[in-house]
Order: sequence, then C-alpha cells, then structure tokens
Amino acid sequence: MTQADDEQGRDVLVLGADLAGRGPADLLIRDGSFADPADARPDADRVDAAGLVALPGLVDLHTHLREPGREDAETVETGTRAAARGGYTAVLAMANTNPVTDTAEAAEHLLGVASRVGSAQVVPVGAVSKGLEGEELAELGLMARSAARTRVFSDDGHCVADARLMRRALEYVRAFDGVVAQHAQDPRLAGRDACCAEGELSGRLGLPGWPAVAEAGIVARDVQLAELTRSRLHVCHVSTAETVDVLRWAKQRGVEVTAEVTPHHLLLTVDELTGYDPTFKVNPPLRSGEDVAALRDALSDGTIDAVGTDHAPHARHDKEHAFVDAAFGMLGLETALAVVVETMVRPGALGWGDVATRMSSVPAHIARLPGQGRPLRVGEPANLVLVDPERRSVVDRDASLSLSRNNPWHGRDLPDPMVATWWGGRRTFTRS
Ligand SMILES: NC(=O)N[C@@H](CC(=O)O)C(=O)O
Repeated sequence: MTQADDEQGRDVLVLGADLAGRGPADLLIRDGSFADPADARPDADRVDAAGLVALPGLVDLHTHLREPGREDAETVETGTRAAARGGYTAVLAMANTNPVTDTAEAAEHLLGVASRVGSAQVVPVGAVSKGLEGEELAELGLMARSAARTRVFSDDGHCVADARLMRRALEYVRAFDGVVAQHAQDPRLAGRDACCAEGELSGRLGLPGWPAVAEAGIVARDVQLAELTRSRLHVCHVSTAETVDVLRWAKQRGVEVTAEVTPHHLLLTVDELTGYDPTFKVNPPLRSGEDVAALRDALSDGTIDAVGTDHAPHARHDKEHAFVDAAFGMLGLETALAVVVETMVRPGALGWGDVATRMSSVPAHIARLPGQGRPLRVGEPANLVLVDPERRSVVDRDASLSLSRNNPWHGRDLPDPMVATWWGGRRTFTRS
C-alpha cells in the first residue's frame, strides 16, 4: 500500500511549515480541504514540516502533454505525474496535439482521460484557429460552453500572425471572460527554421537567426489590439528585454495584458548552443545574459506576471538530430521550482509569498480556475506543496517521471526543493 492509499479517509496534520513566508503554522487536511488543526483526530497522520515552506499547489499555464497523438513522448498520465513531482496541482494542456484541441469534443475528451489517470488537474487550452492553421477561428464559443469551460485559447507553437484573426479572437473571447495566449513570433521575421537568437553567435555558429523584434513587434501589435477590443491578452514565454519594455508600456496604459516567462529563459543563455546540443533547441530560443537579467527584473517587479514551464517533451528520435533538424522544446515541470529558487529566491529577488503569487495564484487567476491558487486557509481545497529551501542535488534525466529525456538541466547542481504534493487532499508526490 502506498502512503497515498494509506491516507485515504484519514486526517493529515502538517506541523510547523512556514506558510509561504508568513511564518510557521499547522495545517489539517481533511476530506480534500483544509480544516482547523485544533480539530485533528487523534489518529491523524502527522507530517513534521519544521524548516519546510508550504506553498499552494502550483499552476502551470503552459504544458505540452502530447496526448492524443504523440504518446511516445508523453501521456496525460506521465505528464501529470511529472507535474505533481514539480509541485503542480493544475496544468494547462496546450492545443498542439494530434488531433488539435480545436473543438468542444476534443477538449472534453482530454478532460475524460485526465479524470481517469491524472495526478493533477488538466485544463484544456483551446486552439485559436482551426488546426492551428491561422486561417479560420476554431469553435471558441462551443469550447467555452463545454464541460471543459475553456477560457484560455492559444495556437502555441504557431503565432496568430494575421492581425485580423487576432482581433476577432480577442473580440470573441471577451464574451466569456476568456484570454488569448499568444506565441509571439512574426513568421516573416523568424520562420520555422529560426533556431538561434540572432546576433554575433548565430552568425558564427551558422544557425538561422531569430531576431528579438519578431517577438516584441507582435506583442506591441497585440497590446494595441487588446486595447482596441478591451479584451485580455496573455503573452507566452517572453524571451527578450525588448518585449519587457513593451509590456511595461502596455501596463502603464492600463491594457489587460499578462505575461509568463519560462524557467529556462531565467537561467540559460545562447552560449549553451556552442556545442550544438539539440537539448538546448527551444522556441523561443535561449537569449543573451542581458535578456536573462531583464526577464528576472521583470518577474521580480511584476511586469512579467507568472512562470510558465513550456514543458515540451520529445521522443529521442525527434530530438537526436543535427541541431537544425531537431525538434524544438525541453522538459520543465519537475525542475521549474528548482530554477525559480536558484534564480529568484536565493538572490533575494522574490520571497516565498511572491513565488506563491507568480507560480500559483496569478496563473490560476489568468486561467479563471476556481479551486486552484487559493490561500492555505481553512475551507479551501487542500492543494499544497511542501518545499525544502536548502536541499540541492545534481539533476539526473533518468530519474524523471516524464516519458521523455530532453532535460536541459541534466548533470547540473540545482536546488531540489520538492518534498510532497497534495492535490485536493490526495497525496500525488512524496520524495522517496
Ligand atoms: N516551445 C517549444 O520549443 N516547443 C513547443 C512548441 C513550439 O515549437 O513553440 C512544442 O510543442 O514542442
């Protein structure tokens, strides 16, 4: 019997964890929610959490689960197990599966699979355009009204490049308080072969360049469209200092724009590409140290609202090619918090309360997810992560719960904070 089975129906009393930086307190988990610790039954399971930090379950705005269509790379079952190990209790599953999530039926199918095998809540993201082709709007309204209650729409992997289609999408989602999450990449400036931040190094390495303006230009346009339509825009995986400037301007104007940054863009730079290792091939590409510094500042001051992993698992036979031919993407769910601790918490740029905001409550709010991102309070759903702020280890890609091995952190000494995760009172991960 696993520890999780063992806990079924029993009280779990978590003792002395620091509640997201607000100081130590006890938590009682009962019947899926937090209850008053003073009411704990005498046979409660006790978890000594002294020295640990308690955070609300993390919410990832940007996960690729690959099911349906590429179950050799990831499934709902393996992807959500990886999520639980990373402290996540909800993931938004991107629409670039096969078939694409561009209908109510596809979204509901994914929900059905997740209800059987998920170790975290799976929230289908709906495609903006049919087949991600950027021509015709997908069934946005039907997806919104379906059992999936879709609120986030994205052609991620592709940019909604046509300004008219983007305008229509923004106008449409406003009716149900939805949001369009844009993969900002002007295809005329950075086509599908663009795989290296454009600059001195891309020239030296002979890799097709991906200029910063291809991102910032689309974001500037979309901010204006969001202002025109009075609708909500979310910017996926911001990678450049130029885009940060545009976001600052947009927020000063009061436009409803939010943005996310990936863990890899907070730590890795284009210099990783000098060995032509396709593990580091990702879209948008790794950028300069100046960009990394600007992204950290923006996450610290709230110009960038959230961390999104862009967990992009790929089978070996899609990744192990010459750099230009390999698939774009890297794993992220299991290591996201580790990288945020390393890049933001240790240097003092974010406190634990900020981590809870940037990785849980704000993403839950952007996706309009009730029951996620809630404070650790009596009566709230027991979505909880226990974190050891001091522990470190060397990342081993073979220890991953993901089906894929394209882990850019393999062999790197990083924080190893994950102790345990509960989703709706069910224990979904325990460090062994
Ligand atoms: N972010 C990535 O590098 N990859 C994404 C989609 C994409 O190409 O943007 C994927 O689905 O693999």
